[in-house]
Amino acid sequence: MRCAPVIPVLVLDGQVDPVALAETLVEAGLPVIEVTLRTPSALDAIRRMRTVEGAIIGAGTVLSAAMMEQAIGAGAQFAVSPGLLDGLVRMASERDLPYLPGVANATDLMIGIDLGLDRFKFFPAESSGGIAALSALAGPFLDARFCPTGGITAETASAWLARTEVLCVGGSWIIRAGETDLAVIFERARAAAALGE
Ligand SMILES: O=C(O)C(=O)C[C@H](O)[C@H](O)COP(=O)(O)O
Repeated sequence: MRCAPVIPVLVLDGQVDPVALAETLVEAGLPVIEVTLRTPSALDAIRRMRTVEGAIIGAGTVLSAAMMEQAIGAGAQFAVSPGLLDGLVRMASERDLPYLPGVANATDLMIGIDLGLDRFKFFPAESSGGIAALSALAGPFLDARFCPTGGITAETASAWLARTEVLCVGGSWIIRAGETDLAVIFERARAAAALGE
């Protein structure tokens, strides 16, 4: 969560070579990459992206133990889920897999903290009340730190990153659906990386 200010969230549908894409993102200063397990090519993309020097490749949309097992098998270095299941938290811990489960309210956070966590995804960030909701939520939980994702854009990311409880943000705005132009992706990624400077 401290390696880069923005984690690009990818939904890969075979439109772009995953190795070239990961190289582009690393070069632009966004080495931490989340490949959502929402498309048939996602696991293969994780496997291939792992060959890119400097990249830290994770699996997103991990909804079950079977998906976490597949992500580990493909070489994922971290996992992200939209919500929090205690079985997945325990499995990630047993397998030494850095894991960011999603929380959206105080009950989710209390369950996660009870399981020993202090790092969370805040999801869906904008529609759960945005920055006002997260800062209210962070009040009672002094040690909790967050990666908000869901609805964050190039325009709104810096306001989230200015919050002390926010270590990084995630989002799909860096690579839009069906986009193939790596030069455009590079410029967007470089602008996102600069938010951490
Ligand atoms: O499913 C997961 O594990 C996720 O990580 C969800 C993604 O973070 C969001 O879907 C990204 O939201 P947008 O940036 O609004 O497209």
